[in-house]
Amino acid sequence: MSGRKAQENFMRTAVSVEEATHIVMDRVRLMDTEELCITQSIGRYLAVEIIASQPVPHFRRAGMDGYAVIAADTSSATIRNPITLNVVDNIPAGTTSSMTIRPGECARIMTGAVVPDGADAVIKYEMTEESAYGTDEQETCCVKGMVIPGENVSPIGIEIGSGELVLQAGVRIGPAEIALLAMFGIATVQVYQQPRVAILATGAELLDVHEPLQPGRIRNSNAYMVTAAVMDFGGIPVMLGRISDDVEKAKAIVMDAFAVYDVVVTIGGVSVGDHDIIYDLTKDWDGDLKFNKVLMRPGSPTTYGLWNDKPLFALSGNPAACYVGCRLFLRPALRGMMGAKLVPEPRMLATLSTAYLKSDRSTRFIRGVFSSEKGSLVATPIGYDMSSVTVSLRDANCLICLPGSPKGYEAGELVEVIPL
Ligand SMILES: Nc1nc2c(c(=O)[nH]1)N[C@H]1C(S)=C(S)[C@@H](COP(=O)(O)OP(=O)(O)OC[C@H]3O[C@@H](n4cnc5c(N)ncnc54)[C@H](O)[C@@H]3O)O[C@H]1N2
Ligand code: MOO
Ligand SMILES: [Mg+2]
Repeated sequence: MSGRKAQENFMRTAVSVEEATHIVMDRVRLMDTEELCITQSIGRYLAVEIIASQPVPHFRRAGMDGYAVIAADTSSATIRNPITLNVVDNIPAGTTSSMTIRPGECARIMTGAVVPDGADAVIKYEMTEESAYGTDEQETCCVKGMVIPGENVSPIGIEIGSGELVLQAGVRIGPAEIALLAMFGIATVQVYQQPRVAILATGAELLDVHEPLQPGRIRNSNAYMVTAAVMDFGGIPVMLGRISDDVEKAKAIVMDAFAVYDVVVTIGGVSVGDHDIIYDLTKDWDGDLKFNKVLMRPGSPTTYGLWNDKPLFALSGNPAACYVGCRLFLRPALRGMMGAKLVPEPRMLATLSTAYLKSDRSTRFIRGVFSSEKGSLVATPIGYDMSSVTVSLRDANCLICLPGSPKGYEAGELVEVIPL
């Protein structure tokens, strides 16, 4: 059985990581949209563009606590030769003044308040001295320095004009975006739905998290890893347990999952072992198998296909391979389905700190740590890099991408990194 599979494995047509990514992204179908209250929209992607329905600010806004003045009145003011202005109004934020400031006059004004007509600048308290504030006498303000026209006044629309684009469709709603939605009075917003992702693990060795260890058996840690990854990427994970070793039964479970969920992820069973049933399942499947081998390590048997336009990501069972498959393919696919504009994201360039001299035809994604040193990024391989290892994933903050090379990579070479 595995001999036959091994033969077939040899003949599997490997695609490059770039081709595989292209194939996956080409088949991304947008989810339907839904209208959400903005507080529920955080982390989603906007389905519509947002146009400014008002200028910001929509009034001439004071930028300091002080006095609204006519700048020309202050032109000769110095500490030694202060000038005195009559205070004719007191304007807290949220109110408007009915006064028009005339030469020789000013109005007390607070940060964020509407600058009154006639005034063209605000002088901050620290440059003034007040007299008779809160008494019946004529209040005056002694100005000890000059301001220029426009000083400490935000003109109408300086931030954004009415009719201008505020947010593009496809942006992820985070703190800044939600602030803008609120600013424009948008209480509910049209976003893409989250894909619901079925997660199925294969392997008779798997125990669930609450089960005690048994000889030769391990806990199903990958299903939890994929769950976390799906949540992290914005989807809704649904752990469906384990697929049995019987291909027909497995097919039925996978098809049932497709009937309900938007994406199906299987874990393990894509290599050539006797019980690697996902390979068998996808090989004569009436779904559309797109690739079952990628020129990458870890994760070379990563498999992808479509069932009625819904994607199947059959990830390798080795934990690091499973992780890399999630990051490279599942993440952009889910984000694309949710309407993200920029997928896949650009990678960063970093200097490799230590040599990695293994030759390889495949692109290696090695676990690394990258940081900024003297203004440039430096990436250091963690070193404990087998596909079967989970622990070093904990220590990595990036995947260092090393495209296939006959001699490997020297310290000091520029390499791409994918932040995790
Ligand atoms: N003769 C060959 N053997 C293997 C080849 C090959 O080309 N020829 N490829 C190797 C590579 S590379 C990889 S990667 C793995 C892929 O294995 P599978 O995707 O078939 O995964 P399994 O056989 O099911 O499991 C592999 C490994 O991972 C553990 N595992 C599986 N599922 C889970 C889970 N949910 N949680 C935690 N750990 C899991 C499993 O116990 C195995 O140790 O094949 C190589 N073999
Ligand atoms: O393709 Mo596998 O994940 O290297 O060990
Ligand atoms: Mg296997």
